[in-house]
Amino acid sequence: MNLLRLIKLIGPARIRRLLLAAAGSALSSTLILVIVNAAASEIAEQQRAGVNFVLAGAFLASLAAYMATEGWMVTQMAAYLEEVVDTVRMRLVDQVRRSDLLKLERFGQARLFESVTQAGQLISQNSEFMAITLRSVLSVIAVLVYMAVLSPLAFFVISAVLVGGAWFYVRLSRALEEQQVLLMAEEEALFESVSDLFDGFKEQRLSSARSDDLNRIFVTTSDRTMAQRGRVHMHTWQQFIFGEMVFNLMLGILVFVLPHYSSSFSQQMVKVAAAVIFLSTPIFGLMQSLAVMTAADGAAGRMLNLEKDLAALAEPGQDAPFLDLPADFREIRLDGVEFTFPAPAGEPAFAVGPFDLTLRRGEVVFITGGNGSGKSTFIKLLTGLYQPMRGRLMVDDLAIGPQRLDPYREQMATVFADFHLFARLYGVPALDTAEVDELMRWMEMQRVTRVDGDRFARRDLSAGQRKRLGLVAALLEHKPVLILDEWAADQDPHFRRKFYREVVPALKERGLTLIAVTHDDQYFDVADRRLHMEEGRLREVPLDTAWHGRGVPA
Ligand SMILES: Nc1ncnc2c1ncn2[C@@H]1O[C@H](COP(=O)(O)OP(=O)(O)OP(=O)(O)O)[C@@H](O)[C@H]1O
Repeated sequence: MNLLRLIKLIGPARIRRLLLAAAGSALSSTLILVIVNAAASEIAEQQRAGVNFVLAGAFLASLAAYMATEGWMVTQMAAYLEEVVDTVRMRLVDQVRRSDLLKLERFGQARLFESVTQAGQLISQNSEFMAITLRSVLSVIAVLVYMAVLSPLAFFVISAVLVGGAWFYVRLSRALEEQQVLLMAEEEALFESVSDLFDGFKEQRLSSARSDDLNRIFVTTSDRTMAQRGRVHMHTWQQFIFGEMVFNLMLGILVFVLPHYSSSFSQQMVKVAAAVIFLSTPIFGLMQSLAVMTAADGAAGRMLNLEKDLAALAEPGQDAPFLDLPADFREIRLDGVEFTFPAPAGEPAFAVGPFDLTLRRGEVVFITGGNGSGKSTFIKLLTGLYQPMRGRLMVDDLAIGPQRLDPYREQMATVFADFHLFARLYGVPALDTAEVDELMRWMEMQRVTRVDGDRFARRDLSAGQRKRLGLVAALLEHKPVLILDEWAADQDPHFRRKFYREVVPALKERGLTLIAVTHDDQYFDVADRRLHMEEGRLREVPLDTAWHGRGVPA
């Protein structure tokens, strides 16, 4: 069971304490039954006229012990599990942080997201049920021991009915699980059509045919989900009713069958019947918590298995100590760098390179090329985010192996084509407010938003404005190399001009090495060099070569 794997992480000492508390709770609740039975038989046999204060005192003491141990166990179990879930979640996030980009891209986000957010939540929310399960199992054992003392015959018969009932109950649970899996698939399809509606709201509003089609799919999916949910309800109730039936069956056996097989049983019948009724609390508790825990068990499995799968995404050589790079390096060189995307069998794979190229410090280099020619792939190789399959990256005379990869990446600030505007200015420890204000004014963003502490006050901005904030954040990093992927594509003509005629020259003036992917041929003269990409190959072209966005420059 996955939950047991998770609980093991709590540690042996804490597990021992939890088991002790659960045993205390189960024992004290069984003592309540024993005391009530003893007091009841005293009254039935008219041995005492008044209250038996010893039994009443023992009753109150057991009640207090039960409340104390149960309360402690449930809260501690919740706290320990919260800690364990938190630890696993932190380990997952840490593994993601240090993953290889290409492997992570292929792995996809959905599983990561679910495990880091929802799965952990599901386990935390159900922690009290795990405590209830533990206590219930021990309570059932304690009551059965008490029953064995009262009547060995009743003990064997009731135990046999319980074992048979549990076996059949587990089979019903499996059937229920299968139905729940089918329900999840239906709900996913329903979710997809709802998100289609929200994400494509504008498009469906503009076309009644599209809107009707979308609605038709939604109605069909919704009907199927409703029918499947009905089947899940039916199985849930079958299971519940079966549980009740087993209970009533046990009472029936006690009253109608056992007296015929043992003459002495009749004297103990009332006490045994009370014990069976008393069993209902832990057994129904178990039934209820097992139903909930199936989902929590699945969530624990997903979290723990993800850890193993993420280990395969790790970038090699991350554990070795880093080797520094000289702060005053003169050039970055690509020596025969080649890279091919993995492709399914029979499918053509996209390959880039070999790249043999030197980028000198302080240069402004523009990279041009058609859609899909490999510019972004080249940028990922240049930034060390993709690893060359052949050839190597060099900084001056130093090869960038695994131990220099992180220090190498540290040299670069980027605004990718699909860049993410972070909620905070992460990685900029001491913000110079004068510099921030100056950059915001330079990007003409001072009237749109401001930097509040270490975050932009607003992020609900247009694509061009977000890119400007991305550039502010990149410049605040003070890295020697700035890489921009189609940064100016979202800018209006005024700011595009300002970017090429004012910002780029000023950045060059500051000594920054600027590598920019661009299609803006009227500003090519701003660059020191221009490299053109075609079908994964780069070649240097003169700056005055015209290019109109298609094919080889003329
Ligand atoms: N993660 C990936 N897995 C497989 N193939 C990929 C992946 N990313 C890109 N490709 C393929 O690599 C090729 C080049 O993509 P790339 O994004 O480098 O082009 P680009 O020149 O930047 O294009 P654009 O100007 O449209 O942004 C494309 O044919 C694309 O299908």
